[in-house]
Amino acid sequence: MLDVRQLTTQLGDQDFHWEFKLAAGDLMAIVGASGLGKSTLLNVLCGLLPATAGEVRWQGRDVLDQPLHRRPFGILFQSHNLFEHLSVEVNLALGIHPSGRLHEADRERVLTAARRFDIANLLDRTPDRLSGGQQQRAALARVFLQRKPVLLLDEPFSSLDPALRQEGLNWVRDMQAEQGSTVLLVTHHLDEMLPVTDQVLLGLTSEQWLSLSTDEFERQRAQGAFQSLLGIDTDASY
Ligand SMILES: Nc1ncnc2c1ncn2[C@@H]1O[C@H](COP(=O)(O)OP(=O)(O)OP(=O)(O)O)[C@@H](O)[C@H]1O
Repeated sequence: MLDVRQLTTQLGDQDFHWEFKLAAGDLMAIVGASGLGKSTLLNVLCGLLPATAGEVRWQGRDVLDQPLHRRPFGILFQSHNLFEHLSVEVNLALGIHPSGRLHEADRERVLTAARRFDIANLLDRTPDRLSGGQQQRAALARVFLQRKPVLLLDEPFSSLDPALRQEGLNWVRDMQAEQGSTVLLVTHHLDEMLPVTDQVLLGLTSEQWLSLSTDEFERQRAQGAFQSLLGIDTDASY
């Protein structure tokens, strides 16, 4: 269980406040208007931004006092996940060891992950010679190798076309199935996500977030709720 209690931070003169629980192995979509703090939440969880108050418990243990590398989170951004001057192979190796230098057994793991994400023929290339979809697959493969139990995905497929977005989502689903990953995913394409989403975290303001099961969210939306909040976010025409 990921248990976020009265988690608070401040950026400039804007206050943020989040509170929700997410069962281990579940997928939560994070939605809401631009600027409410969806990315900020992920950044505070993984330690890229400091919390000013509150608790984040994973499997009962508070993680906010832990250094970044010990936290249970693997993070994936919309772009710039890979080191541009390093080969895909070394980028993946960094998921296993911070130096990127590997023993033979680790090398085998990198190759297995590369095959898994269908990029085994691209290991020698630098990221600038990969398509957008291939770059995100390589970045996912690195997160896969990190074996972190909770994945924080910040619009990881937004820059891709709908078919590749669906493919990216399928890779995430596979990771969930194979590693039991718990997933928090910021999206502007909620309707694409809902079939695989267990829970929705909907920003009303930066200090007020609604946490609903997907069934409850759909029930309330069918009755006309959330329209002004979601606006074009749920529009299927992109
Ligand atoms: N490091 C920072 N320092 C100061 N302000 C920041 C920082 N990061 C984000 N902000 C501000 O915090 C607010 C929330 O930003 P955030 O990126 O979390 O929003 P978001 O909900 O993810 O928006 P979007 O959907 O546009 O990506 C914005 O007003 C943004 O300008």
